[in-house]
Amino acid sequence: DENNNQDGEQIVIFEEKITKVNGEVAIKRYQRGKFLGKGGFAKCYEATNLENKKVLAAKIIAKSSLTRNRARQKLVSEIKIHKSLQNSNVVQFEHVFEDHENVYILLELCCNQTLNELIKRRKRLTEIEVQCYVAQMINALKYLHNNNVIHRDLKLGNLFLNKNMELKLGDFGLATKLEFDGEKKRTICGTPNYIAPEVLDGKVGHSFEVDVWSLGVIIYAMLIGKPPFETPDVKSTYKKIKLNQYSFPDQVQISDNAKQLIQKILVLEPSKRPTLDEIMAHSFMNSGGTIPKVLPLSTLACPPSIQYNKQ
Ligand SMILES: CC[C@@H]1C(=O)N(C)c2cnc(-c3ccc[nH]3)nc2N1C1CCCC1
Repeated sequence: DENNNQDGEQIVIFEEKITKVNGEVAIKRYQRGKFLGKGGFAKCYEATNLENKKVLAAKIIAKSSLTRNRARQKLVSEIKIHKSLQNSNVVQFEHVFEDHENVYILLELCCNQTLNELIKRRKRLTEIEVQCYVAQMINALKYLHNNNVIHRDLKLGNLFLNKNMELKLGDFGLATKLEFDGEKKRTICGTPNYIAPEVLDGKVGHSFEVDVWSLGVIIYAMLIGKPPFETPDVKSTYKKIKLNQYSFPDQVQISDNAKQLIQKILVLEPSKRPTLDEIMAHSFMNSGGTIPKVLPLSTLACPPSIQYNKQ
């Protein structure tokens, strides 16, 4: 019947009531699709805009779950920052609205999920694929940092892949915007495996360099198959980070260029880490020879737009 689809599943519509300046009420309707998973306080679904048939990813947060002020502030900050961003390697923020029960955040659908699932399936990536993903991450981070935004929670699970396997940086729940040059942040946040030592230190402030540190952790994780400081418990992970204790397992062969780049990035002193431009210019990012006329299949994992940039 009209409330169930052909598989007998109940059809759920959520709608946005818009009161126009002339007092007229317009209604935008979205049909809820398959469940995508949970993300923090949110239940996530595919959502089809019934007007233009565009399929989006919807983060639906029950207002009842936002009792603590910290959670509310985090959501307001996430929306404020993400809404202001527009870049080919940043998840596109489509729309946000609320009704009595929920807050609805509509985002770009990334149907190849995240680098986390990709690494779980593949064990580890080839150096050419890693070069391609790193180039896209650097594009996103340069855009963010030029807009005085620090992401602060860079990790495999926040690096989404769209249908063309293009990388899209998402989840701005821990992001922050610096209000003046030289401003330092002090609040502790981030995901244990990827968190920079100066954030753990808590005494000194932190800034853009925390994203560069996390990028180093991500490069290691993509090439080796797991993050460098991973241990069974968070406390010993923090200890290893503060002591800068990590190694390259003999079982996994990676090039000297790759090792050198990781060692250059994972340094305790933030000011001693390379800039994003220096990482882009590093021999690892330009090794594997110049792109031959006939592209080997593996580079096809890298969308054409990136390949030509490299030339
Ligand atoms: C909507 C939340 C989050 C997200 O932020 N985006 C952009 C996203 C896009 N496509 C997808 C997606 C499309 C097909 C599978 N997942 N998922 C996204 N997620 C996932 C949902 C569950 C946990 C994080």
